[in-house]
Amino acid sequence: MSTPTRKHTALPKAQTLVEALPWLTRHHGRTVVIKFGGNAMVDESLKAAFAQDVVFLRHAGLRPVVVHGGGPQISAALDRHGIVSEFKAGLRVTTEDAMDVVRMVLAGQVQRELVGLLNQHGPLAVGLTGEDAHTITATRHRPRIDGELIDIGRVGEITEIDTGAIQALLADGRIPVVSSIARSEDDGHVYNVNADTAAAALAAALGAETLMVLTDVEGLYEDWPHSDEVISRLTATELEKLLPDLSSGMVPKMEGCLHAVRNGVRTARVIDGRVQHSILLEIFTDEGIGTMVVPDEPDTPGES
Ligand SMILES: Nc1ncnc2c1ncn2[C@@H]1O[C@H](COP(=O)(O)OP(=O)(O)O)[C@@H](O)[C@H]1O
Ligand SMILES: CC(=O)N[C@@H](CCC(=O)OP(=O)(O)O)C(=O)O
Repeated sequence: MSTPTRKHTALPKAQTLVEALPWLTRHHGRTVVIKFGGNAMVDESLKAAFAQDVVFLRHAGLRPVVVHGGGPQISAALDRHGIVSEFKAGLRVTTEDAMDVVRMVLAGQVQRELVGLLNQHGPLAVGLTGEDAHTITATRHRPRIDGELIDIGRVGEITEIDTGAIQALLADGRIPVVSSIARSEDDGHVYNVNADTAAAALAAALGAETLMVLTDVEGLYEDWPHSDEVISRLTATELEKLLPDLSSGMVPKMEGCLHAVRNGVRTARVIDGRVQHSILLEIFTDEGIGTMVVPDEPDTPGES
């Protein structure tokens, strides 16, 4: 006699979980560095959904590390202090006074808020800046514009990463939340570092599986601002060729992705942080959403 089978209403949910199994198996125990951009952080419900996704990854057996930005929040605070925001080569010109505000906003406001949202789900998140335990060390960055080296103040170029504190937190099951401020190797003070650059350097130094950069566009547009055709996948060499034509905020993002995949990170992705649960969507969509950068294919035997 055959056993009657009951129709369980929760079956689609079980199927959804099972669909995620290959991704979760592949990523189990792996480190994922997630950069949350300031422009994607302006909506309360998006921030709460971001925290849920990160905690989900942690409970699913991954080791997420969050690096956050805060460009718009810094600009608003500088404005309140009567300091005009100016960007050169995509980086904020940071005077000594502005540096105090940058540090206050990133470490005292944005980071605290993210730590609070993550910790609504348990004692998981611990905030730190690159200053802590020498996590990020930098020297004064002088970008070149039209062939000339220019001074943009207290903006740092990363010279060294010490992953000790982050590794200890990960080993303890915590979620590190890192603000992009570096200790200075030139003097006793600190430097302002672009958060995409910091996330990429940390991903490489941690030997992360994936770098996910959440921003306020769908990905890398092929012909921005004239079309909204997103490049879904490109290799390191293909990206390198595109870099000179990129503008504004995309420059540090894509340079960061290139650095990551050239230094051991398996994939670097730019995804739309304005979409609710964009991190989980990455898991449940085979091809992923946004733009994925992969290392160059190793030479096939017989090919030059
Ligand atoms: N090729 C491109 N594709 C997509 N966005 C681009 C491109 N070139 C420049 N951008 C600009 O880069 C911005 C994202 O960088 P940014 O403002 O620094 O974001 P975040 O705060 O997330 O770091 C987009 O909103 C867009 O205006
Ligand atoms: C040197 C430099 O430009 N630092 C950035 C740091 C914050 C950041 O990168 O925030 P987003 O990721 O939101 O752009 C700044 O001062 O705006």
